[in-house]
Amino acid sequence: MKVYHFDFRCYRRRFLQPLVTSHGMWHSREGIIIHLGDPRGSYGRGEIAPISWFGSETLKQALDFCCKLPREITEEVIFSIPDSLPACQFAFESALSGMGKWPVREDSFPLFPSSSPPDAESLTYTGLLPAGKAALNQWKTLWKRGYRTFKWKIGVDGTTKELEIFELLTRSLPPAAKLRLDANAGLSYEEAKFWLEICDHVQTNVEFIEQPLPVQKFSEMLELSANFKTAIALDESVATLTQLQDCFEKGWRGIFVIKPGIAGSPSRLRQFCQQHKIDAVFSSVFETSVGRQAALQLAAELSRSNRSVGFGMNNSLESAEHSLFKC
Ligand SMILES: O=C(O)CCC(=O)c1ccccc1C(=O)O
Ligand SMILES: [Mg+2]
Repeated sequence: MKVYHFDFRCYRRRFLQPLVTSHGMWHSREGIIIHLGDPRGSYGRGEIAPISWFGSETLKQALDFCCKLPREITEEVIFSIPDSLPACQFAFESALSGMGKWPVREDSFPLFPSSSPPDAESLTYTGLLPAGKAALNQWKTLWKRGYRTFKWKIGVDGTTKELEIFELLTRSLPPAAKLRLDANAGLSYEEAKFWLEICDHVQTNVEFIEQPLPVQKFSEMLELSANFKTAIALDESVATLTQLQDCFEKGWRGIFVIKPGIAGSPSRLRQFCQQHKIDAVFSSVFETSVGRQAALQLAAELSRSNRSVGFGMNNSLESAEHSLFKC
């Protein structure tokens, strides 16, 4: 049985602009970078980047887990991390599968790579627009950088105001553009119907509305998905693999947003996606380059060719310096 030396560090980095969603404002990203090393000097790294308001464990739960682990661990330990710690499952498994793929270095705990590997070329990326009317200018900048699909947060302000902006936005977007609307569970049933109705009749290609209703309103979303042309993508409802399996069993055959960073075991996620051939859209959890690389690798394997991935906001993070500290 192989034994790995385990170590970890915390990080915290501020968003250049706070992220505004229907859940409120999000100012900084905190997480844990883990390190597994073997006696030959090979090592692998992984990232624990929880979002507890979205359905993963809290950072404190993840930290407690790391603090209680011994410094020498086996694969058995990694594959028995409980489903209640999905962000930890992702980090440890991806560190294990990345073993030996990193250059051997002297120091046992290297900092973030000075140059991160290029993002997977086989993928296309969705650009994340800021909430509110800032989106009206921002899409042009993203368009110039090559983005053709945009994601805009709704359910943040009043429906009337958002519909006004939506109208301006859809009138200015070129015909080749696609738009995703992310309500982050912030709409009422009536508002969701209203948005779907409008999207069904607008010129712009609205690819889908993401998580219009709260997680408990599964049957309503199932019904809405049957009654409108505009597709619905579940996101908060399928934050973890356990939830994803549950929604699939309950009959969801629409789009599933998958955030590998909090979904849980990547090997079980891969198996589920391949077995059921689900329509998956992969998305970031605003992780650092460590988690991003592992998540994009899964996305490249499992995305359908017509679905761009939601990893568009990397440059809104203060990315140059994110120090690691003992926690
Ligand atoms: O990185 C991206 O472009 C999209 C990621 C995104 O929107 C998101 C990131 C973290 C938490 C929740 C969400 C969401 O989709 O609601
Ligand atoms: Mg979402």
